[in-house]
Amino acid sequence: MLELRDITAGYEPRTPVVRGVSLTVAAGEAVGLLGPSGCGKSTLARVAALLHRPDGGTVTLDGETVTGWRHRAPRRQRTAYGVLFQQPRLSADPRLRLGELIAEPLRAGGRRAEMADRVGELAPVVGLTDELLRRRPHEVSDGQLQRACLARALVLRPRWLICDEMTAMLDASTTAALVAVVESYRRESGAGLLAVGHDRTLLARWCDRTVRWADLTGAPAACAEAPADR
Ligand SMILES: Nc1ncnc2c1ncn2[C@@H]1O[C@H](COP(=O)(O)OP(=O)(O)OP(=O)(O)O)[C@@H](O)[C@H]1O
Repeated sequence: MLELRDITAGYEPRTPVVRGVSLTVAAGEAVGLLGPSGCGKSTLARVAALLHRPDGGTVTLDGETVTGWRHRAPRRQRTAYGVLFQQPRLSADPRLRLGELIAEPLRAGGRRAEMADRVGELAPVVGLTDELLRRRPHEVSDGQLQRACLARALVLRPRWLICDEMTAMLDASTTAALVAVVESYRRESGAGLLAVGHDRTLLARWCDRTVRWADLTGAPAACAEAPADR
């Protein structure tokens, strides 16, 4: 279970962007988080992925209360997650070839011997050819780079996936392909998913349930009344 309880978080202590939000994702469950731009969904997702330390509240991961975020989180907690963001270029080291990018979490964990096999397994799953694996980020499209980022998110076989608008920059067919990869991984692994987005139809199709930001927060009117997200 991934449990966020009474989370307050933001970038300046006196003006938090997330205030007192609670959200639980059961093991193996897929939960969509729907809400208008700028309300704090990504911030909450980053707290859930242990990438942003909250100012208040608790995160419990598989029964263990989280006490450290980012590099201070124990390795077993960090590696429990696969995380995917909206803009692959912001999370991809431009110096790495796509094959190296996918293998990076294994390399960082000292598991070099597994790198070639695991990249060889995942590349066809996400639709990357050997030729694309040899290119660097500036030599591929956003969709191709996001395919590599998805493979990187899956490379350690995470128990939890946090997908923050992972398809927002993609066309319909790439979106369908990447969602299918995530669904198939979840079917075979039983991983839980928190998917953040604006697209109610996609989240409804993809997730077991969808929660609206306004329902989590009793959000201020500017957020709660955005028509596209209701
Ligand atoms: N690194 C940062 N430093 C300062 N403020 C930030 C930072 N990141 C986000 N914010 C602000 O925090 C608020 C919430 O941002 P967040 O990205 O969590 O919203 P969101 O709901 O995910 O939006 P979107 O749907 O547009 O991605 C916004 O007002 C944003 O400007």
